[in-house]
Amino acid sequence: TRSTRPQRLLRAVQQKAIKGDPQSVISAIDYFCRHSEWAMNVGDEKGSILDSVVCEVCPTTALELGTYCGYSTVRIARLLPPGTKLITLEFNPAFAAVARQVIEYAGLQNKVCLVEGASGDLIPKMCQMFGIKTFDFVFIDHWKDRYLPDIKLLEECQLLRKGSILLADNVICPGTPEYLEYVRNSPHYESKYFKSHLEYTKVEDGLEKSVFLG
Ligand SMILES: O=C(NC/C=C/[C@H]1OC[C@H](O)[C@@H]1O)c1cc([N+](=O)[O-])cc(O)c1O
Ligand SMILES: [Mg+2]
Repeated sequence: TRSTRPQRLLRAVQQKAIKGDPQSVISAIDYFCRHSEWAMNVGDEKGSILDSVVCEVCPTTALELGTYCGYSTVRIARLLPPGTKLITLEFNPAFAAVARQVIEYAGLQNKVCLVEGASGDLIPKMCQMFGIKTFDFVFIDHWKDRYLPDIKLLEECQLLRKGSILLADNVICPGTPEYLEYVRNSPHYESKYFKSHLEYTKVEDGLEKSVFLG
């Protein structure tokens, strides 16, 4: 049977990137998506904004919702100091299988914990599974209709603290209107929009950075 797009993306990494070199894995995926097949990675333009926020926050605990092929997982994990862990949640087993290989190819498997399952089921288990009290940083890039319910769940599970940073992809395209309305109007968040473009295109999109105020 025909290979899947994530499998072809992984093959491009294995053929073009240097094992153990995260930047070459990132570049190989961006090249594949620009010149062979578009894929829903956060991409290089929004990825640079992601990098700058991660460097500013210097998180000791970080969570990613929606791993897909592991592109943003590699972007985040490559910036984390030793001893810190990025937990990434992925619902789709086929995506998770590819992501594990991409993360390993980048040599970042010791900084990443990929958990397969639905974010709505896994978020309440973060404390018991990892002993995590609160997350310093959360990158949100999974199903767009799950953004709002899942941050409300993070609040309910007391997994956010004063100063926790949420960074959400695709707030314009495909769009997350209910999420945007909530973080921009809630007294519990201070929100800021970073205008950019949908990965590998000229279509407008952007990232919303929201600080939890407690
Ligand atoms: O659906 C998107 N992301 C959510 C991914 C959903 C699927 O991957 C993770 C989840 O388990 C599900 O199987 C998306 C879609 C577009 N797009 O242009 O359609 C662009 C993006 O950056 C996106 O993150
Ligand atoms: Mg996205």
